[in-house]
Amino acid sequence: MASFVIEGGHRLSGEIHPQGAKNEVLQIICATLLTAEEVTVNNIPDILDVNNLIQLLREMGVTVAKKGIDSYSFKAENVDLAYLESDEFLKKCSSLRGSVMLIGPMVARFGKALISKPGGDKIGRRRLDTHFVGIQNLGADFRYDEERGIYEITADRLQGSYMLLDEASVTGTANIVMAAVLAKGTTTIYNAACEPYVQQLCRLLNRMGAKISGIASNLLTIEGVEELHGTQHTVLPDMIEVGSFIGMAAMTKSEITIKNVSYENLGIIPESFRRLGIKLEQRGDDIYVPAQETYQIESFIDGSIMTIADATWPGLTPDLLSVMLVVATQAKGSVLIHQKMFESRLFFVDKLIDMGAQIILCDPHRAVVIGHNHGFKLRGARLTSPDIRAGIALLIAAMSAEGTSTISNIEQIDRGYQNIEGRLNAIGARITRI
Ligand SMILES: CC(=O)N[C@H]1[C@@H](OP(=O)(O)OP(=O)(O)OC[C@H]2O[C@@H](n3ccc(=O)[nH]c3=O)[C@H](O)[C@@H]2O)O[C@H](CO)[C@@H](O)[C@@H]1O
Ligand SMILES: C=C(OP(=O)(O)O)C(=O)O
Repeated sequence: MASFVIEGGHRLSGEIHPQGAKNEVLQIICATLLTAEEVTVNNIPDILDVNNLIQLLREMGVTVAKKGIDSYSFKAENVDLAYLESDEFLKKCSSLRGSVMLIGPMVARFGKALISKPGGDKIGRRRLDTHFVGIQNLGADFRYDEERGIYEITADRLQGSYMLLDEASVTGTANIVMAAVLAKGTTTIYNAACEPYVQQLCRLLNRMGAKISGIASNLLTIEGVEELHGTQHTVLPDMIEVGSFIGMAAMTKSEITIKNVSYENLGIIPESFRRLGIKLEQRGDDIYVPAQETYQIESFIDGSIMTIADATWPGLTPDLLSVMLVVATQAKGSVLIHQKMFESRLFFVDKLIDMGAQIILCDPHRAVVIGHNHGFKLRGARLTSPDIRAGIALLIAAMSAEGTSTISNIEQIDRGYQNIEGRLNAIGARITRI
């Protein structure tokens, strides 16, 4: 298990480029299974979750070629269906949340998919009902093999249908869309998730020959087609990384420019940081964050304490609440952070309390943060990263703290952030990997 040693108290300065979006690329790579032709994908981040998924596709028989520093082509001409039944394949799926999105393309194109319980962050219950019910609505049979702990989904030819999802699941919507594009007839998905990740997937599929309308809304209509073709796709910048950098700049009183952020696809993220009092400017497609000695959390118009809560898109993504919580510890004022979607994502606040932050964990979903207004610095500490976003939040805390901190289990951070210490050290951080 690797660790980061972080010398706190150094300001950052300069430009930083966000990587390609992890949660988009996981969908896009799975979608390449829907055609026997070549699909080239650009701006792929070099991170653990993505590299593991690419390797999984290789082992499934997909021809994967590295075309450039961040470009790969995928040609799923000969997929080894027998390998998909092997314990080795199933074990690998279980360490990767993104693997759940192999189901839709596999059932649609090959009539069969097997999958073990997918991995990913341990941040509370993460049910898959929406995925399975949706694919069942398209006519697939679904069986859970309790002994092997695997799901087996089979279908002859999927049949389009109307469905109202019980929740706007991001990966669930992606899975159902990927299954429906090759189904017979028309599928309508109401209460579909519409994060930029899903929008980008739908745009890719349309370029491959699919007929999807309603993109960016929660009502998708998909007219099934006989087959899909090869194309090219460029992944958007990672909006969670962009938000993480905004928070990092504020906490360390740094002046930075985040380059080529695809501002129009950031939704409510910039405004949510502004509500914490952080100044930021859109400059073309960059975000400029000036050095700020202090930032004051807004109140609601009636004067009551601000709540920052997650919601399905176009609401605030839950993946940035851990960062916003950390940033609030040095703000002027108080805020209630309400993580509605996940049950175990706020427990890392205990570590921040050890570092000197003033936080009351009200229950597993809600924490009140009383900011220090930079009057009292967090203390360096020995920390461990419980999940990817708590990991980056703790890194931000350590970068702003007095003294040296150690964060262990940084594989969690590596799942989603490319060469994070190299990129941050280039603009002034002092982070060593040991
Ligand atoms: C690989 C990937 O893309 N992971 C993202 C994806 O996970 P994933 O697709 O697994 O998450 P889901 O959208 O299915 O749901 C996330 C959680 O929110 C709950 N829920 C969801 C929708 C809803 O309307 N109400 C509700 O309560 C679910 O029960 C679940 O506990 O979306 C999550 C929610 O944005 C993000 O945190 C993850 O980073
Ligand atoms: C929860 C996340 O990832 P995953 O869904 O892959 O666990 C995340 O990206 O914040």
